[in-house]
Amino acid sequence: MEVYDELLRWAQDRGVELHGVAPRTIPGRGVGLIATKPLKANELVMHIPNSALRSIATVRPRIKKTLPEGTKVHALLAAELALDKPTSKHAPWNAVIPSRSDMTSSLPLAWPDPRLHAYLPPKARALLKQQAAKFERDWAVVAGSSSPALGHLTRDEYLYFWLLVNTRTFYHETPRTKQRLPHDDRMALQPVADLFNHADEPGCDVAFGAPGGGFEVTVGEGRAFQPGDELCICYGRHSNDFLLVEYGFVLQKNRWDEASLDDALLPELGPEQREALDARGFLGGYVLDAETACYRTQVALRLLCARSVEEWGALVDEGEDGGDEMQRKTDRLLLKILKKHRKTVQRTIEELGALDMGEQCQRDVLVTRWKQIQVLIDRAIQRLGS
Ligand SMILES: C[S@@+](CC[C@H](N)C(=O)[O-])C[C@H]1O[C@@H](n2cnc3c(N)ncnc32)[C@H](O)[C@@H]1O
Repeated sequence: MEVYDELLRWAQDRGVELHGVAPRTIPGRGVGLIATKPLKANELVMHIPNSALRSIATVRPRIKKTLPEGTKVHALLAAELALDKPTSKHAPWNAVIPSRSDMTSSLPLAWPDPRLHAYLPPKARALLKQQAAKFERDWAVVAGSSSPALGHLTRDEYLYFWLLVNTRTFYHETPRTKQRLPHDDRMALQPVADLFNHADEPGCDVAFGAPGGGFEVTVGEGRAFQPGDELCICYGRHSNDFLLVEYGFVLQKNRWDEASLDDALLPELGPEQREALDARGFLGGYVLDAETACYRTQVALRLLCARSVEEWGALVDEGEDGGDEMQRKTDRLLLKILKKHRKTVQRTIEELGALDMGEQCQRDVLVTRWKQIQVLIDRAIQRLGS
């Protein structure tokens, strides 16, 4: 961990304060931050001054000048990282960031064999499509730049830095960024604080607006840590489909997890039913979580159970659920649909087992993800069948 000692010295020279936390290798998660002393609720574990952030304000003017007005902060930060020299003032951070092969192994957008994308669950595929569109937008700007240095970058090189920014930035919420930037582009990198791994229940809270600027990380309300415990923050209330696409991992236990039911439900609908759902804004977006199928799913199921589109329309307009008899009918139908869907999921898992494209770790994460979806389906089948 010598490179991390060097990183901490470098960060401390820039005013970063660490209180009772230190980096350690955490199996299956790269490096994370662990407690080095007992820590109690609300205790300050990290203070980061503004001067230790890499944000739009620290991107070299030369880079900003060569890229058009309105270029996303994400694109600018990625260009800045790509042009960092080995002797740069950020060398201690460059020495610890994940390698290109770490990124291409874990992040679907960088998987060398894109045929594997077809095996992502539908929600993850949709998220990947949106992410790819954002990347292509930024790459088009950088590739079209008149700067010879940026002109030499290949798409794959730029993709690596773009994904580094994507997986390691904080939402940089200040009065200035709130006024000037859209929410998803208020990005800032912070070497050291970017070592916090994610948990669905935050162990620590991150707050911008600390005295003197910058941000602070404190132990969460009601939480406490013993030496050796890992401290995590929550990147957001994300499902495992989202975590896989945006960060390249899935949690074993994730209270925010959910599975899309679009592939199961949409094929059950006829053209008139699709049109009726679309007209009222209820076509697609059906999800199942650990407790229940969502309200949109219930609305679509009621259409499939109603005697006519008109009967269903009256229910929706009145905000009614149709009573106990309707609930029994929709539960029976959902049970049937889920049993059928379970078989499709099982076939996908078996197909993945027989596949030899991509890397083993990529096929493994896909199998893990589909099995998690199967567990959500099984729980719902059990609830509905009892
Ligand atoms: C902000 S970095 C956290 C530090 C990182 N572990 C490292 O070694 O530099 C985010 C990346 O850490 C990994 N990560 C974060 N939380 C994780 C978790 N709960 N399980 C597995 N990997 C995780 C993922 O690779 C993610 O893209």
